Amino acid sequence: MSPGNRRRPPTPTSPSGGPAEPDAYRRIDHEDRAKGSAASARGLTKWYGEGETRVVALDEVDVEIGRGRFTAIMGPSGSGKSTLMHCLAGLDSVTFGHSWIGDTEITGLKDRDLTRLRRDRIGFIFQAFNLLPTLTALENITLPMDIAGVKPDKGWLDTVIETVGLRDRLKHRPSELSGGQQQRVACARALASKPQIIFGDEPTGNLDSRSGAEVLAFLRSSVNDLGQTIVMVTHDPNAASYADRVLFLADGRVVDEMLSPTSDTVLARMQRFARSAN
Ligand SMILES: Nc1ncnc2c1ncn2[C@@H]1O[C@H](COP(=O)(O)OP(=O)(O)OP(=O)(O)O)[C@@H](O)[C@H]1O
Repeated sequence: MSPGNRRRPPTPTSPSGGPAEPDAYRRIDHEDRAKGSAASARGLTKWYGEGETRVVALDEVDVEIGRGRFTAIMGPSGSGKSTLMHCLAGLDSVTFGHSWIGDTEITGLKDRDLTRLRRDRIGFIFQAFNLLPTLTALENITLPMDIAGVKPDKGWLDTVIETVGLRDRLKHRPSELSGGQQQRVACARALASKPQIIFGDEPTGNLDSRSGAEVLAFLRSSVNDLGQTIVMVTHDPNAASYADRVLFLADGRVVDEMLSPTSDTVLARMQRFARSAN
């Protein structure tokens, strides 16, 4: 049976408990960001479909994402990488289990509170840059805050723009920028509101290797220099080598992890998994 298509009978586990107090996260001391987990999950389970066609995309995953760390999620196609990211980020509902952003349990939050939590505390970078073509680079960077009616912190914005290395391109529209520059604008947009955590789903998947390296170097420096927490789904051992830690998924479970990865060690581990799956 192919990965992710395993079926199993319903378990008696109950869905997540009651919703966390909606405004609880506002009271979390931001000094605390240096400690504990930026995101975590316990028994995270995601089924798609029902009965005979049920797909178990995540199978009781326990995970901790360290603050101020760059974590890569790897695994074969269909192993559940995107589903894990989406469930951790509150973009998708879970079937069973619990997940937290910082100290706030997001499983069980009402839609409105979840939307606000995503807006206030999470940044996203997707494979498609998702920039608005009629806006300049700077306008794209500040758009989410403009929509939320939040005034950007000028000092922070300046730091992000410096780190992203696009100061001389801020008045350009996306069509006047290279793919790598567009993705760096998308990275700056994700960072601008000081999110507690950034989730990237194959952020370099659409880029040539040089542009991909630019974006990865930027993500790395945002962790080193700005203390950002990043979780990135990738297929690419070289991209994973920019991370502090790699989580390996197979069949909807975390099956291994690696600290201080290099392209060669990640590739060797992936090859070993592929051999043992055959
Ligand atoms: N909306 C959906 N409906 C039904 N099944 C789904 C849905 N989304 C994902 N799946 C299934 O869940 C499993 C995990 O999918 P997921 O996209 O998380 O894997 P992945 O590791 O990110 O794969 P890839 O590397 O190919 O993007 C797969 O078997 C997939 O077919």
